[in-house]
Amino acid sequence: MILELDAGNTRVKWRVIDELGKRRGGGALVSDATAGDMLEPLLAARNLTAARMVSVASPVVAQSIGFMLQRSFGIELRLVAVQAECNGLVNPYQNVSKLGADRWLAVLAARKHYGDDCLVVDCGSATTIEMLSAGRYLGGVIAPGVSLMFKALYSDTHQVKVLGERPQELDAAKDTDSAVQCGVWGSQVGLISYYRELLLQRGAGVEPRVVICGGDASQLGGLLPFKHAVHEELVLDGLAIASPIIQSVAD
Ligand SMILES: Nc1ncnc2c1ncn2[C@@H]1O[C@H](COP(=O)(O)OP(=O)(O)O)[C@@H](O)[C@H]1O
Ligand SMILES: CC(C)(COP(=O)(O)O)[C@@H](O)C(=O)NCCC(=O)O
Ligand SMILES: [K+]
Repeated sequence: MILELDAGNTRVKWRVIDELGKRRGGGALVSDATAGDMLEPLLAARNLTAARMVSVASPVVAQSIGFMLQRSFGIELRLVAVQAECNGLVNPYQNVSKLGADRWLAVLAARKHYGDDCLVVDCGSATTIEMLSAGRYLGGVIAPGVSLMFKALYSDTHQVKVLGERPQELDAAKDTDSAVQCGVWGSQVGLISYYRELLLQRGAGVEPRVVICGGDASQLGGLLPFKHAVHEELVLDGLAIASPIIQSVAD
């Protein structure tokens, strides 16, 4: 059994797959130094033989999981890092190591599952949007995610103390709660729509597949006015593709 982990800034998503790649369970944990302790009882009796992880969170998260796996299962946690190139996909960053490894894996997995023209959206702590056109990774954008947008207004305004809820539809609002909800969710929809249009132009009219992952993917998907696929474990799927594993937390 292989343990796969995707540590974002809010949560660690994990799953166990068998040697044939079939999913045998998984879940999510809070992304902090307690992650290893939280995970340990969930892995008992799973007969783990390997573990690989992508992390954009604080190194303490990978350390806590790495130490636990070494101590309790005798397994070395291997961290998958971003690459300059993989399977013909070229990292577009000037400094390739600065691209978030989760973004890289999401694009690799999207290309495998959905083809060469994709808009890849990850709605997590941050909302990231990647543009893939004719198999070329053009780059992407980073914006605050839904929860961060709510938190920013909550903490830095006096009269706007609103959290949570997604509106049924995006319309002109007549109370503060709805105004914030439509503004926050609408800005995400607007951003994604803008980059979908841009990708359509860049691809000379080829309709891109829109693929969404991340904790807010299904909620956000419900507001998008175009066809899309919600693919919850897109980043985890990328681990097996990028799998040349180049760094260990023990290093
Ligand atoms: N059970 C949950 N715990 C925390 N956040 C959740 C949960 N379910 C949905 N969310 C939403 O998902 C977001 C985190 O998504 P996720 O993809 O896990 O982010 P990250 O990869 O940055 O850790 C949160 O900001 C929140 O809006
Ligand atoms: C953009 C991110 C913060 C997204 O993280 P997440 O929302 O998954 O927690 C992460 O991919 C990151 O730290 N990237 C490094 C900067 C970059 O990609 O340019
Ligand atoms: K993200």
